[in-house]
Amino acid sequence: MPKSKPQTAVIIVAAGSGSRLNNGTTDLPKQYQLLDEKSVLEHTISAFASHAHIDIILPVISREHSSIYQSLALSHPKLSAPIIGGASRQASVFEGLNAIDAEVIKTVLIHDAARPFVSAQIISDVIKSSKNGGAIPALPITDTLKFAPNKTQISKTLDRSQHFAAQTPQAFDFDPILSAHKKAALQSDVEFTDDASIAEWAGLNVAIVRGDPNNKKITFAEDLAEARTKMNDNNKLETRVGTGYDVHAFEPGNEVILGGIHIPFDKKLKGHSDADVALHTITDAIYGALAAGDIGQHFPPSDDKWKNKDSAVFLEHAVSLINAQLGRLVNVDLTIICEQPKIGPHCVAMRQNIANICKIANSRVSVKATTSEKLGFTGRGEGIAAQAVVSIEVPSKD
Ligand SMILES: Nc1ccn([C@@H]2O[C@H](COP(=O)(O)OP(=O)(O)OP(=O)(O)O)[C@@H](O)[C@H]2O)c(=O)n1
Ligand SMILES: C[C@](O)(CO)[C@H](O)COP(=O)(O)O
Repeated sequence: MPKSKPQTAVIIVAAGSGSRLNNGTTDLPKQYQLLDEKSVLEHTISAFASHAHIDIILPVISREHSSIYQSLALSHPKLSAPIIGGASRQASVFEGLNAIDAEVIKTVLIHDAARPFVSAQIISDVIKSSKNGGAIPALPITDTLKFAPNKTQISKTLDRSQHFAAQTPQAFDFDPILSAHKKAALQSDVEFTDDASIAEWAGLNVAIVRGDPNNKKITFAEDLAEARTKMNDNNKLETRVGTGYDVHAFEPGNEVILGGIHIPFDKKLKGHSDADVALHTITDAIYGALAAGDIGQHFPPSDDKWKNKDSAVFLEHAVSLINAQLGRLVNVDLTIICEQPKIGPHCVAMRQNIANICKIANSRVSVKATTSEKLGFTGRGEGIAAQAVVSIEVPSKD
């Protein structure tokens, strides 16, 4: 009986010394250098940990740096204990492949720790395209390609349209790539610089999917500087603005609820929830700023669950969507439009209550009121309208 359904693992090779970056010194290897507050390796592991099609992450590290690895205190359900690599990248990958449980793993990805900007799209693409043996991401060559075996004199110009620059992750059916690596270790003197070349040498089919210029390998000091700038830019917050507008009609009653404040009145607002038109409009403004739909989509009036509900719940939900993106609500500007009841005496309480629900300072909340000079439905006292503008800051994704 099979142990479990076939799974997908990624081997992250991180056992190199980074000699080209460190100019032969014993400085921290590139995979342990920081990009913002996390090491290159942690960024690389996170990219796979958050991918739905990856079940197991196996880091391969050098014995010499195992205490540095332990000091990262990495922990994730998908992350296996690291294994010790070899003297070359090829040898490190081979160690990783030998440590994998062949009865569980159907597909294996092999990735350089030194490529921390690997995207979810590339991970999905190589997995999908590896069904006939293997698949790798690769970029077309944009410079003219010269062949110069002695490194100083051009012997010929190659047809660049037929050449591609290989990236990782490289995805393979597990059994054939393990066999190919075993055969290469026993029978070949060549040191292969990637796993696709071992697969090709062993006669496996390897497909190409479109690579990503951002998925650059950190090799030299200038690559690390560029990666730090890029990570900084990725973490930058952008300001977004949203608007909201809502109307509720009056019906017989004895109070209205506005901004969470109960205001005695000879009518009430009609609605499925507590009909707090002020909180609804702020909630919608936040959804607008996030481009996350509207209040009706998140809390359908057809759903009995929201009947007579305190509208603070809706506003808390909208704010939680900002927080989930590690963003913040910067300010709220609310205008309530009605002839009666008089809003002015309640503005301070509303302002504080909205600030409390949103967990921001009351200096970031403005509550204003106006009449419509007896014009239109609000002028005739048929209901209350409210509009709001909010600004938020969230990490820029585009
Ligand atoms: N013996 C080795 C050599 C390399 N790698 C890993 O393979 C990836 C790609 O290799 P490379 O960029 O060449 O890294 P280094 O070998 O560290 O760099 P250099 O060649 O400049 O020394 C890196 O994530 C590196 O840590 C490895 O696991 N084991
Ligand atoms: C695997 C690789 O990143 C694909 O481009 C590359 O071959 C690694 O080469 P390196 O010399 O080990 O950096």
